[in-house]
Amino acid sequence: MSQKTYLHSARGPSAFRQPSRHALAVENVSGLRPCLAPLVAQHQNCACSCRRSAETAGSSQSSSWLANQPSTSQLGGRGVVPHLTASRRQLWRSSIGGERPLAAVACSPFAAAGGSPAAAAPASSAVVDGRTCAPSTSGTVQTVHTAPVQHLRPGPSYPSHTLLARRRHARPGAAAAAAPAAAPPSLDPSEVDELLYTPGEEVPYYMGPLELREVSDAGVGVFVTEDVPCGTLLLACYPLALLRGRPVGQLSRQQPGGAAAPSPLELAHAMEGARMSPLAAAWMLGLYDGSDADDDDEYDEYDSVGGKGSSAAARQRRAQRLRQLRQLFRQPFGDNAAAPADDEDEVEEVGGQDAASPSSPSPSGVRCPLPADAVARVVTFNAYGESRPDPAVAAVRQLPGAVQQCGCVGLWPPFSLINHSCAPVASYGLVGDVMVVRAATDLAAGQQVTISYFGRRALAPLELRRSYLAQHYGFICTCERCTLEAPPEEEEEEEEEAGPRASGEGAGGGGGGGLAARRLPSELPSFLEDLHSTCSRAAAPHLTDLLTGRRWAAAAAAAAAAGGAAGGAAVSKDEPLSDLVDELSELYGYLSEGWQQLLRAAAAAPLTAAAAMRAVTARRWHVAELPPNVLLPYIDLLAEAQEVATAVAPGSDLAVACSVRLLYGIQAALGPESDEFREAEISCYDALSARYGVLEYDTYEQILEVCSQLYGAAEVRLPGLTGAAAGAGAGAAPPPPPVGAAASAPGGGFALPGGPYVDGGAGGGEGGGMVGLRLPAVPVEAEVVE
Ligand SMILES: C[S@@+](CC[C@H](N)C(=O)[O-])C[C@H]1O[C@@H](n2cnc3c(N)ncnc32)[C@H](O)[C@@H]1O
Repeated sequence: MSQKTYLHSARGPSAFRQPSRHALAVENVSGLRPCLAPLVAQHQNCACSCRRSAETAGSSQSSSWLANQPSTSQLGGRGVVPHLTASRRQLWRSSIGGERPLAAVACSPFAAAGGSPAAAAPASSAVVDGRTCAPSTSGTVQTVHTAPVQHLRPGPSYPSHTLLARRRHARPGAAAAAAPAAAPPSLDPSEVDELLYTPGEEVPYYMGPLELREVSDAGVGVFVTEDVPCGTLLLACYPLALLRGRPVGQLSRQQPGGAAAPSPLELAHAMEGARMSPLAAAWMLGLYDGSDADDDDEYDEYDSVGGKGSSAAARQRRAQRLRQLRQLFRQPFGDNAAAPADDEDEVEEVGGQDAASPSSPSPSGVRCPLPADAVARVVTFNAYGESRPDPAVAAVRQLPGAVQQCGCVGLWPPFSLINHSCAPVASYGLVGDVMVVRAATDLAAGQQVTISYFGRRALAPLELRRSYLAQHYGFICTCERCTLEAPPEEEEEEEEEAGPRASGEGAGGGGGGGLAARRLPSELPSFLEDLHSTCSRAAAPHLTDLLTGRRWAAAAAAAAAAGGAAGGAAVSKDEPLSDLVDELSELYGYLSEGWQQLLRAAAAAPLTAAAAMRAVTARRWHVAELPPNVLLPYIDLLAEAQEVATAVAPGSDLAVACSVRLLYGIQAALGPESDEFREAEISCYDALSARYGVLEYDTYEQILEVCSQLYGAAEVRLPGLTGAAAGAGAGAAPPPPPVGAAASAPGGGFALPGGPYVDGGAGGGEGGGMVGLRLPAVPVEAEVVE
């Protein structure tokens, strides 16, 4: 549920601003989804040119983005493309053509689908030798995360429990791939939710009403088969492979930066030649690896049917893959699904032999059926990583402190089939080792389940998102938000090209009613641009971030460089920024009144206005300390931010942070008995449900408490000053007071922090401050702020 809590009536409920589209904030994207990207990013020169546009118009799916994927030789340093290709071709050829069933992966669904399990796959020793082309963490190949991993790579010299997820004692008959298709879930999702938030409880595997379908231009995707309310658990599955980093405190000096998560590269390394269950091995063969079923070049040795994209062979391959994945998807990926079975008789080697060390006694399970470069590609496109467990989950599950600092990277196969949308409808996160996906908004039967691959950067502007997705995932997103944000001429182009996608069939389009179900306001693009540049870090943690931005600073700097009046005073309404300027000026009007009060109290020190301002902006204020004229615009902006976050990133940290901060702000401004507070409570509960499920009240309260601390909900920093205002204040100011001349406002209004008040250049340290605000350059009368 999203509601508006506009306390600032001057602007009314239509709070979306309309700034220019041009000044896109381009930021460092390293904070994007901390997953696989590094692998590709490190190994390819993929300034993306992969628009499925004019050059590919007419073909149902372009393979142009393939050119941007890492070549296996780039990844491995040894030209092993033929190995990879041969391996996968063999798989597809076998399963598609039916002439060579994949009996090598014992009891795998592929074998079941393909026919006689008697015939072994061709010897694959060259393929299975994962070490031949393993990427290295030194030299030209660099890892992004530098934390040492707790678990070392498996292999003959390491005990088998070192990696592969959670090596469980296999129960009789637990060879996962031998299991028949899973029965419909017998557990109620709320029961699983209860276990999720009970300390020490094992979380069972859970699959909600989901099915796989082919998605235009996006391979396969996951869809709901029935209506599902917001917060409903959709999936809880265990990892196929998981690496955990050491707690931050245990990082060695050689680990600068203190990253606590191992890198995808380390995960890929660790998986080379590792032993796994047949089900896990089958997943390794089925997960997306960057190859394009429509690219007949990939298969030309085998296919006699020519033509690209819509060729019969390509269609057949896609249909076959969908069938195979559906079989895998129906099998529980629970806590023993990845581990090799203990009973050696139950499994066979891939290729009928242990290729990496043919003479060694064969431990249980099968070897990872892919060569190193192919493992790296699967990891690249499908793994998920995080630098530490979600603090709210850690608190309710009472995870030990050390564990709370550990990052991880892993592969959760059923989860990996979920496509991206920049306005996703599902949230996800780890509870221990378990990947939990839930509806972040009400879903209609037949709607595609989408998640954001961006994590905290959900509000990144279009260009940034595009280049990230193209570089790291090899596609151009055509979700409703991207379409909405695209410049008008591009929109027309896309409509002509897209055809069916425009009706919501594309991967990010939500499918089956997504567009109909949720309407995004048309002002969203421009508002997002603005919001991103002003509060991109995380849910507008500071008022400074909300009210100031690079545009102002840049405009002021440009004006100053052009010889205009000093600093921000030069920003005139003739600038293309005028809309934004209007908005901010209006807000400034409210703020400045509050400032005057603060300044008057500060002057009791006595301080100059500029020094007082600096002192005021340097500290964090408890929301309850702020006068209404400062607090109300802050709340108003948070309400806007929350609305946008709920629209484009439901269930995200961002949406939770906005809601929690808003709740505290409204409580401080209007009290817990007000209608606005009650509304904010409901909205906050909704935001937390989208992320954590439909919670028991106690659990909700616990999570709320953690989130409020995490996001500093009860505190705020006020905007500083730059340019002319500061200069004007400093220029005429009397000498600063002695160091440590902290002032307590008489009457206990508030206290200023101590410190060396040096006049000149007040505020503005963090990405610019408000410009154009003219402060009195002389001390003012002291006055107590009530
Ligand atoms: C983790 S996989 C998702 C499952 C994948 N669709 C499959 O068929 O296995 C990520 C890959 O799916 C495709 N994909 C995901 N979201 C997409 C989207 N919105 N549009 C186009 N392709 C998408 C891209 O090829 C991406 O690299």
